[in-house]
Amino acid sequence: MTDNKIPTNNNDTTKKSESTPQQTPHPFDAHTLMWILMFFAAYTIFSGLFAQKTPEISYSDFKKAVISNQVSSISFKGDQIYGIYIEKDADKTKTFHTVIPPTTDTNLMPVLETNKVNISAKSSADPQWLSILIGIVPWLLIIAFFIYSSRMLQQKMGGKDGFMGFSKSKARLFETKDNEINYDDVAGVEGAKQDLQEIIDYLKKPEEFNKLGAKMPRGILLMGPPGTGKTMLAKATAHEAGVPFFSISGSEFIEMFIGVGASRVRDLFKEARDKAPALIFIDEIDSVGRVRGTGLGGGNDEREQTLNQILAEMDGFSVGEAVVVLAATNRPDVLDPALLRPGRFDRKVTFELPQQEARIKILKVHTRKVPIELNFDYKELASMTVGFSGADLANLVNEAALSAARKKADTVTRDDFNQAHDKIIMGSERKDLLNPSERKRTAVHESGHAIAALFLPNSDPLRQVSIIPRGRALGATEQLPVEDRHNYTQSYLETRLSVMLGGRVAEKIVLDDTSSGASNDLEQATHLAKMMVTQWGMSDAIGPIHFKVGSEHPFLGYEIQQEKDFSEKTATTIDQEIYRIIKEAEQTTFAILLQHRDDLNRLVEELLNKETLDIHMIEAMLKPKD
Ligand SMILES: Nc1ncnc2c1ncn2[C@@H]1O[C@H](COP(=O)(O)OP(=O)(O)OP(=O)(O)O)[C@@H](O)[C@H]1O
Ligand SMILES: [Zn+2]
Repeated sequence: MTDNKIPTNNNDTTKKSESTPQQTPHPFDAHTLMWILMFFAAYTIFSGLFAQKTPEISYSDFKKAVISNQVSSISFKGDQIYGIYIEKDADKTKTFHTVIPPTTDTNLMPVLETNKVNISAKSSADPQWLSILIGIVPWLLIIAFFIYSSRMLQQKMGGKDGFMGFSKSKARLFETKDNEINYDDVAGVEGAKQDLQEIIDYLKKPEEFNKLGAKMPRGILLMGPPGTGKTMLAKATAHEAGVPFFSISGSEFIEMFIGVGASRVRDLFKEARDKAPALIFIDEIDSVGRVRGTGLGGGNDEREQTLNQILAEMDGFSVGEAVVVLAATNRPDVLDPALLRPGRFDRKVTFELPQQEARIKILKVHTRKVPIELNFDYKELASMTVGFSGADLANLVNEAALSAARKKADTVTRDDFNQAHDKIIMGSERKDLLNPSERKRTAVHESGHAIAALFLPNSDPLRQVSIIPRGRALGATEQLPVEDRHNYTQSYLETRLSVMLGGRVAEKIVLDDTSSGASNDLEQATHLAKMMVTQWGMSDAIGPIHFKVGSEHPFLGYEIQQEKDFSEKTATTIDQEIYRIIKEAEQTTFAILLQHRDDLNRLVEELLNKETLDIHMIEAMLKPKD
């Protein structure tokens, strides 16, 4: 396959336009200035060193020298005297300098004249000029450093503004002609598109809405997990409406100087008003829009000022100004309620992880420019990618294309997608890492998971088993979750627990010993059992009660600390129930593995031979016995 067929980046339309900041080359930029100042500094230091080469003597020594007729000539310079000795022996220093004491020495001139010293004088302006320069240079250096570093920062962030662009808004501006993303490029977000259609109509013809006195929403909050197309859809909305798109991330407002954020907000809104109708997009609004003045994140004046400025700007829109602000976040729960008040971000559009149909559509969008093999089964690929976001799917297509390119193939095949999938889910293969006994143990462990998954009722279908270490895992047993479950039955969860424990139980049965390799399984199993007991009412001893035990964040998956709302006694019962549920699941696992002990052994042998077995190979292998 030739290189140009492989997209180096599947979202190249976004990337391309974003990486063309309009930079005007500056003939005398910060870089040059920096060098000039460095040169000056060096010069000053060196000339200072040279000046000190003339040895200094005390005023009395100087006078003694004059009286004893050793001085041939002197030169006054301000309060300094530079002099030359009469040459007597060669190795003595010929020059000297001294400082005249502040009190007037009326005796000096007569003494000089009697001893026939040649007198001259220089205006003191010169050294003063020099000392001013010496005083100024460090400051110039400091200022230059700040200009230089801010300039570098801007270049790094793709900013477009010139030399002193501190308070410029920093937003990237996409004029209509630079914005190539349209609604067809964003797949599987039909609901969100419908919600935004009204905004498109308005931005296209604001006069018609104003004429009727219709109040349009000013701010719309796009909420949802990362990589679900919020940024993309915002940009496509500007494209569809044919208006300029100003894009900035909340964190870009804020820098080291107080007040910069607020002034950036002001500039941004001003720029947008000047170009109205226009669309402003603020990504990661939560980085400036967190609840003000509370513990989380600590008090931060700069952030609060920035947020206040955003609020003020949104309140300040007049009826005729057709500027709409879209803001994106994956933490709607931490936003300051003031942001959500009427007239501000009072509309919300929710993005979800794509479901089966949506995943097929997204995959099709991203494979538009990729030569895919004939009769490719998108549906099967979509089934393999439950839980993938749009960005993950884009990445998957790219990895598959890269895999095909490495093989110098002409088309991207099912096999490439399988490899890309495994690489993304579990990290790259690390073939060399296991020693023979570890390999054996891993084979036993994974076979345990696999046998449990194969023979327990209600379990998710097995996809493949592998003992090739990837990322941090030594091996992997993959099941295909039945399409996008939102609801789990108790029996399904119990089976899932048993499968999780399968690895450890198999190690115990076959090797008569367990290992630390099962810690991740145990962690997951414990967590699941805890949810069953405290959240889903699946323990009779506890009953149908829901407890607060630190709820999992819906998008970020970490626990947020919450106060317990149950007694110590209940806590003990919860612990006992978690233990019981896991113990019972373990027994089920023991039973099923012992019952299929021959299959277990055969799977271990086969895994050691072939390293990776997909479900077809496993079924073929186990059939005769079944
Ligand atoms: N619905 C989609 N259709 C097509 N491509 C998508 C979709 N969602 C995401 N992508 C792909 O993922 C990339 C990232 O999406 P985008 O930046 O819009 O996500 P986001 O929701 O803004 O994420 P974040 O919260 O991380 O900023 C896009 O450039 C695109 O390639
Ligand atoms: Zn395991």
